[in-house]
Amino acid sequence: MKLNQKIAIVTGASQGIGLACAQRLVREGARVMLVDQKPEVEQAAASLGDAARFFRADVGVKKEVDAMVQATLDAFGRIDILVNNAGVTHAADFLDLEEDDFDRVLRINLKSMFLCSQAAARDMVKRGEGGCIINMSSVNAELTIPNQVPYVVSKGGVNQLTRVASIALAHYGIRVNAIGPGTILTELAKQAVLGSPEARHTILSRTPLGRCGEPEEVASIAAFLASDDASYMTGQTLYADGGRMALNYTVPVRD
Ligand SMILES: NC(=O)C1=CN([C@@H]2O[C@H](COP(=O)(O)OP(=O)(O)OC[C@H]3O[C@@H](n4cnc5c(N)ncnc54)[C@H](OP(=O)(O)O)[C@@H]3O)[C@@H](O)[C@H]2O)C=CC1
Ligand SMILES: C[C@H](O)[C@@H]1OC(=O)[C@H](O)[C@@H]1O
Repeated sequence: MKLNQKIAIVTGASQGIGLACAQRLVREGARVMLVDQKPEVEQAAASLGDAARFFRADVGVKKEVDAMVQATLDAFGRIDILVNNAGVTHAADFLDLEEDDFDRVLRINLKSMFLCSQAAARDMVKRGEGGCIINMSSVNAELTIPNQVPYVVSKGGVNQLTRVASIALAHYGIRVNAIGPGTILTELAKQAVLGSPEARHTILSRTPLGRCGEPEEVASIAAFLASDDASYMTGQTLYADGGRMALNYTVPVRD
């Protein structure tokens, strides 16, 4: 139990990677505030028992982020760990992409992580006992999907936000790292890139381990980064993508 009595916030925690992170942090002894914009977050928290609470918020809105932090302090008295996980995508060709769709993805995927990090870090600094922030980036911070412009742009920004926040907060003992998953079997990926056998084949043909990842395989990295086992790590993005996709190289797909 590496996180005994630590208090964590996990955003986008109703499902997918966020729920897997909340489940793993609870297993490691943490108490967790599950945050999501939709009502299913209540059921997700209930499934984790007394170690979990829930709060509904759009994490791209400062007023709601501030309320989320206050609700966590009211419920648990402190914040030790923040997992910035909430994210969305929007598919459109570059020439057709609407400004509002670009703005929405950047607000949710990038600005939210700044807002949540700033609000949580202010409490951590006040308490003077350090803390840990984990941002959910993506392999697409470095690779690209042509019809997912705001998504790949937002994830590149997440890597830089991770670096700049790690420098700004190091003095206070607050570590800031990111995780860059590859294609993980969740609703987001099923809608965005696994919608057809051809799309799945394309992704697997450039994934040396030959399979998509499971949310739990990302959650285990979050548990590591949140623990003292990562006490000398900050400003880093750890990729869990089944192997780095090499140009002009494919692997036999094992169906
Ligand atoms: N799955 C994958 O292949 C990969 C995912 N990632 C990243 O991992 C993170 C989680 O992805 P994944 O679990 O797949 O996604 P899911 O869509 O399965 O889960 C994301 C959750 O976040 C919620 N959410 C969306 N917008 C907001 C908001 N403004 N405020 C609060 N909650 C919100 C979603 O609600 P709603 O359903 O209403 O949108 C949903 O419950 C994302 O940041 C994603 O970019 C990175 C690499 C790979
Ligand atoms: C939405 C993306 O397409 C999805 O999330 C990621 O970052 C993965 O690379 C998947 O492609």
